[in-house]
Amino acid sequence: MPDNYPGHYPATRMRRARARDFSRRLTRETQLTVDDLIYPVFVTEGEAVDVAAMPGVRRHTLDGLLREITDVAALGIPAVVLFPVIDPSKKTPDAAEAANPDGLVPQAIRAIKREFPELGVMTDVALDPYTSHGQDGVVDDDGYVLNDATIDILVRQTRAHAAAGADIVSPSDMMDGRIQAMRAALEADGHVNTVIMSYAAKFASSLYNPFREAVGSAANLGRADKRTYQVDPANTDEALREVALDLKEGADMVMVKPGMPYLDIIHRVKETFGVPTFAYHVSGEYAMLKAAIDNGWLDERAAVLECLGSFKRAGCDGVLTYFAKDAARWLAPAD
Ligand SMILES: NCc1[nH]cc(CCC(=O)O)c1CC(=O)O
Ligand SMILES: [Mg+2]
Repeated sequence: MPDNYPGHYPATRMRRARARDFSRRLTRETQLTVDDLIYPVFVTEGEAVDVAAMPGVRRHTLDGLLREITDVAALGIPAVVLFPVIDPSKKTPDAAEAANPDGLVPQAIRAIKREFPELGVMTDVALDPYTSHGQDGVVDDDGYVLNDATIDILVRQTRAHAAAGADIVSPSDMMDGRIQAMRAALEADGHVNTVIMSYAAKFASSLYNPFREAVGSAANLGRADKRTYQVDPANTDEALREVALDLKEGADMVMVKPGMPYLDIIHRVKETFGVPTFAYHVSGEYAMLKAAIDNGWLDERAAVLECLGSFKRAGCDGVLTYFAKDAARWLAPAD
């Protein structure tokens, strides 16, 4: 035992501080609050429909979205992130609709900002909801996603979102160099305070399937995968290089995705860079928890708060989660 060890049994009893609620509260090292939450919402051009693999999650019409946002704002959640469900007839190989300044996402941003100017509105910069092949970029004849040609469209999409009033643009595509191009475009357009939250360390995960159903890209993607651009789940140094590059290019905040299976990455990112760090508690993680909860195998409130709390312990500043509304309700001070 090292000399500086502050005593041992019976002088040290770890259970002493745990014995009463007041001292458990005093010694708690990290805490999840409503200020840590970002709520992902799906908005559709078609009918409102529930997402089968995500009980409690809907694709909202614009009207339904505003009702949903009313709840979100009342709960004090700081920000939402928008995901579009585009009419299949508008999907093309080049995802042209992604850059439409009057498309679904710009319309949704304007509608939200009109009624809730204080709420943070974040958008997903990526082409997969708009491509006929379901990839996050334009592809060559072999189906390979082309980096630089994709960036051109991402930049136009970024400009459309910022012009509509997005507070945070959040590229989830994993092309190399996109942050630099987006930052330059935002500066050129005078959007100097538009935040870039980069999906810097985004892994080629199997846990996105319910999301792909939700935005309607699953069928387009078919049996193809995203391993030529998303990071191999086996890698950790590579994830750190991705973060370093995005910060150098002008990202304000970085994200690790998925969440709980990647707490080690979150921890390394926060320790290494000390920048605002977020995690995406993704659709598959939500589906796993919900399935167990709905079977009565887990207690919802306890399990969800413990899982979300793990992000804070790992070093996150906040978390994108489909549980944000529930968590905000549970964390609200009793009145
Ligand atoms: N640009 C795509 C995108 N943006 C957010 C998610 C997943 C989010 C979730 O699973 O909840 C994905 C899916 C993917 O990369 O295939
Ligand atoms: Mg990168």
